Amino acid sequence: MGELQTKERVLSIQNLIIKFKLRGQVLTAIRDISLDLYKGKCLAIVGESGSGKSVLVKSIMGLLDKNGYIDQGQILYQNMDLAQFTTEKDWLKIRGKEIAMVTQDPMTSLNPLKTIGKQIEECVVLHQGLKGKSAYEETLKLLRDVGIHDVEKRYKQYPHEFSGGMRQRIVIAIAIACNPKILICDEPTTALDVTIQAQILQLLTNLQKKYGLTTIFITHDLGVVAKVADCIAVMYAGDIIEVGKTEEVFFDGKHPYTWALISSLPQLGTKGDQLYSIKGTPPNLFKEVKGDAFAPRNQFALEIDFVERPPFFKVSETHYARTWLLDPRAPKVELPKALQAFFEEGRRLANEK
Ligand SMILES: Nc1ncnc2c1ncn2[C@@H]1O[C@H](COP(=O)(O)OP(=O)(O)OP(=O)(O)O)[C@@H](O)[C@H]1O
Repeated sequence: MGELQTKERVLSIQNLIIKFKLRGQVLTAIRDISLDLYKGKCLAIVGESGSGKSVLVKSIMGLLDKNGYIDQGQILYQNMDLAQFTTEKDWLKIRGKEIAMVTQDPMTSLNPLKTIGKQIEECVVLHQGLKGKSAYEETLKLLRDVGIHDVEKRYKQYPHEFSGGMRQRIVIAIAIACNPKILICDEPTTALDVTIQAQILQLLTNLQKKYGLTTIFITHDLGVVAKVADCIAVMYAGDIIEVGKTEEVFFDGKHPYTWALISSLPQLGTKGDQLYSIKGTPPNLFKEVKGDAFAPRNQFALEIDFVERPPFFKVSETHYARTWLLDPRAPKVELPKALQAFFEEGRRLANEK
């Protein structure tokens, strides 16, 4: 992908299909996804609940629920195909060490019976090979790096002595202590209040730069994405329907589902215009999805949308969207006014930069 292609590709997902067996039926949660991750960049995966964001990242870490399996495809990482891994022993070479994850609820990742200092230090010893005083010093440095003050005192405290935002900082410190190449953040700020959310996002951005981390940021909140991501992948019903640089998707989105997501941003709500709202529900993933999965909810749907899955149309070297509206034969559609104004304003600001 042009400019991005010159960057080093850290992980490459190819034609991935993931299924779950449930009560004698099969649900297809990921439907033939391909996606590349570039070194030092932050990729945000956005989409509504149930679109497959968590399943996708869990498959990269070997954390799929027991009834789930990779039906087809590859997850290429450092000359390995993670999709072929079958044993926990295989995954232990990757999980934490190469690819680490920060989730929504920090308490699930912390041991309530151990001081937070010890928990971070264990990772420093195991993954960085440090011992004694140098491991201790490195732990204090990590605590400072994630914005915790009074580190000698805090080292000796237990998780319950910290606020939700502080606990999330500690989980991030543990993740970084393992020196991972890729950090996956699965809705890391959803449970926090707005000011703390902003601080954690800022912290993640700073750490990404400082450690040259490659990050995947999962969220259903497109507003969060603009602040942290270099690239955005939009997911709908187990498929990626649009991918591009943040400003390309945000200010020049091409898929009607992307438009719907952007239209639901509070910034557009204040314009007092008739908003383009998404009616209906996503398709039943137990059944085969025909055509563009969004078609039944899409006011701009064409006949072909109900029949054939759209290919990825190229918008720019870095921007691709799966919508028949990009076919040269498709009719021109008029965007809702509020959305049009949002796009124009965004592009104007981007040009001024
Ligand atoms: N263990 C499981 N068994 C059966 N179906 C599952 C299982 N885990 C996930 N799914 C299904 O896979 C689909 C994708 O779920 P996933 O959790 O990845 O969505 P998501 O986009 O992360 O949503 P959210 O934002 O709510 O976390 C959903 O239809 C979900 O019901």
